[in-house]
Amino acid sequence: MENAIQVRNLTKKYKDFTLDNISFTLPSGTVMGLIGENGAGKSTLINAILGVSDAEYDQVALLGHDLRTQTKLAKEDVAAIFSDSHYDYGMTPLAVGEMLSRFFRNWDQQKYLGYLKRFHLPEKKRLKKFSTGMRVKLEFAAALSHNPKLLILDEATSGLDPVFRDEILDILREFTEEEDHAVLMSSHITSDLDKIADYIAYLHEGKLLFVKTYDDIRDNYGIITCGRQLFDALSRDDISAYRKEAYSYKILVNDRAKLRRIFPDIEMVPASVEDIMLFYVKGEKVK
Ligand SMILES: Nc1ncnc2c1ncn2[C@@H]1O[C@H](COP(=O)(O)OP(=O)(O)OP(=O)(O)O)[C@@H](O)[C@H]1O
Repeated sequence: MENAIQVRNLTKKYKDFTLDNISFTLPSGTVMGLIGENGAGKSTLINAILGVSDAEYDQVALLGHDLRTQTKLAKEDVAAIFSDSHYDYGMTPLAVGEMLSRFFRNWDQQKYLGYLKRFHLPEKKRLKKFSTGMRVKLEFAAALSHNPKLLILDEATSGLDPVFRDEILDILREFTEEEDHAVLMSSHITSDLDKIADYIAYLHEGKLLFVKTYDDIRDNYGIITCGRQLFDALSRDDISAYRKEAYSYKILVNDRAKLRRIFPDIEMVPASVEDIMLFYVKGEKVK
C-alpha cells in the first residue's frame, strides 16, 4: 500500500512556538484524525504539509510525490478544506464551478452540480449571502468534484450542524473505500473521529505525542480510579498521566489487559480519545 502522506522530521519555528520534529505516515485507504488543544500546532502542521507555509523537513511526500522537488505533482490530487470558504464572496457556486473547471484537469461538472443539489446550495446566489456552514458545504462540493485522492481538512466540519456532519462522515467513509484515497482531518469534535478515524495523531504543545490506530486506543487505553496505595503500587511505565482528586487518583493507562492481569479487582473503564486529551492537557504527566 502506498502512503498518502509521508512526513519526516518536520520543524516549523515561530517566535513563541515550535512545531517540533514531526514524523508520521498516513497509509492510503485510511482516515487520520489530528487532535490537540488550541494552539497545539495542527494548522501549522497542515499548512506546512500543503506547502502553504515554509518549514524545515527531511521529507514531505504527498501521494508518493516529493513536495520540494515534485511540487505540482504532489499537490495535483490533493484538496484542502478549512473552516470557511476561500472563494471570493461576490461569486456564485456556478461561477466557482466555472473557474475550477478551467483549473483542474479532473473537474467533473456533473458531480459538482449533483453535490450542489445534495447539499441544498443555490447555484446562483452570491457567497456573501451564504451562512458559514453553507460556504463550507460549497468547499466540500468543490473539493470532491475535482476527484482528489487526498483530502486534508482543517477544522472543516466544526461549523456544520450534526446532520450535515454525519453526511460528510458518510461521504468521507465512501471516499476512503478507494484504496488510493486518504483523509487527514483535524477536529475538536472527537465523537466524529470515533466514528471514522483509522488513526489518531495527537499533537501537544508542538510535539507529536503519538500516532496510534483507533483500535489500539479503544482496546488498550483505560482510566483507573484508585487510592494512594494502588497509585504507588503501579509501575510508572503503566501510567500515561494522572489527576489527583480530593480522595482518589484518576489514572490514564495504556495497557488495560496487563493491569487487569496484575490487579484483577481494579476499578477501570475504557478511555475515549477525548479522555486521553483531557488527561494530557489537565493531568500530571509521568512519561
Ligand atoms: N503566522 C504566525 N506567526 C507566529 N505565530 C504563529 C503563526 N501562526 C501560528 N502561530 C502560533 O503557532 C501556535 C500553533 O498554532 P496553530 O494555529 O497551528 O494551532 P492549532 O492546533 O491549529 O490551534 P486551534 O485548535 O486553535 O486551531 C500558536 O501558538 C500560534 O500562536
